[in-house]
Formats: sequence, C-alpha cells, structure tokens
Amino acid sequence: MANRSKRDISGTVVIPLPPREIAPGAVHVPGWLSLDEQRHLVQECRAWATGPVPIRHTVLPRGGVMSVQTVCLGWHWQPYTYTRLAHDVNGEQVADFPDWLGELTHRALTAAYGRTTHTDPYDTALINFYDGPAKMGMHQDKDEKSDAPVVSLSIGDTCLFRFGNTETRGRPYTDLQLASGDLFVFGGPSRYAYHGVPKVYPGTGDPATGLASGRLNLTMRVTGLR
Ligand SMILES: O=C(O)CCC(=O)C(=O)O
Ligand SMILES: [Fe+2]
Repeated sequence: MANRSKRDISGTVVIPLPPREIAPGAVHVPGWLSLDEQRHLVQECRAWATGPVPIRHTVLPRGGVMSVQTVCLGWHWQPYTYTRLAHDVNGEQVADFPDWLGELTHRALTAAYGRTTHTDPYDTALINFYDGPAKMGMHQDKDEKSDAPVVSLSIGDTCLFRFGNTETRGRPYTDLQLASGDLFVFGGPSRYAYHGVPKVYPGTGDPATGLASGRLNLTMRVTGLR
C-alpha cells in the first residue's frame, strides 16, 4: 500500500483526502501514489517514450493532430483501434505491458472500490504527456472489447478533469482536479462516460517526481483482444 502521508514541495506534511465517488463506479483517490512510486513511473515513462515505438502526437483520421503526446504498452492504440504493430508510427511492436504495472493496477482497483475486483488481466497502458497548452477533448474510451474499469494515474502538473455522462459530451458533468499521485478509476455504470482534460495548470507539479514540467497520465485498460 502506498504511504498516504507525504510532504509537499515546501516540506509541509500533506494528508490526502479520502476516496470520493464522482459518479456510480467512478472514484477519485487523491494522493494515492507515493513520491517514490511517482519517481519510478516517471523514469519508466521516459524509457518507454524513446521506443521501440517513440512517443508521438497521434494523427486523427480526418487529419487533426492531438495536442498530447502518447506512447502505448502491450497494444498500440491509434484512432480508433488497438493493434500489435504501430503502423502509424514506425511499424514496430510496442513495449510489453509489465507484470508490475498489472499488479499496481489491481492494487489501485482495490483502493478505489474497497474490494478486490476480478477482471481479465490488464494488457495495455496509454501514456499521455501534456506540455504547454496540451489538452484532451470530451470522448469515451470505447475501443476496448471489455467492460473492465479504466484505471488512471496522474503525475506532474495538476489538471482540470471533466467527468461527464454516458449520453452526451455536454452537461451534466463534474469538474475536478487531478493532481500528482492521484488515482481515478471509472468502471461499472461510468465505464463509458465522456471525459476530458480541458486544462493543465503549469508549474503546479513537484519536480521531485522527476518531471520538471508538464503532466503525465497513464491509463491501464483491458483490451479484450488476443
Ligand atoms: O489525461 C487524462 O487524465 C485522461 C486521458 C484519457 O482520457 C485517455 O487517454 O483516454
Ligand atoms: Fe479517455
């Protein structure tokens, strides 16, 4: 279990807020990752960003380019499918989804839901890096052939995260902040809720994570593919 009390950049002890249910099946666990875990994830993400399939701005089918940069593990996501080979980047196979990340994901599910959740093994992670004005529009995560919850970890600058409903991109939605170390899980009735990142607040991250600026987000998923 992560050490739940930590110090902020000024050395003040910060006791994270308890888990909060944002919508049925959608739970925010502030400050879930320890600083050491965040540091480790930043190091690993730096390595994954270099290859075998380097991090890139994903190109959308109609020619738009996403402002975030993304690198994938296990399966390569390109709009709107998962493949083993990164045909839209360099044709290589993405890095494996490591066992330790699957274990961290299952611990995260237990922390969010307060019970063990049985799912097929998690087999992919999408790692997004937000720098400068990068953001993400409202969308559903629906390219997976599995209803297993999406498990999201955030490191670095705080963002505004908008978590909506399963019917439309618009209201009703809940705006919350995801800060460094926060866990957010959405499953059950919220699995296909629209969500997005309208804004990242520059300079709000703690450089002790190893990330001097910007925001990293990892989402672990079950693709349901073989
Ligand atoms: O950056 C985030 O917090 C959300 C990322 C996301 O929604 C996605 O990768 O599908
Ligand atoms: Fe998403």
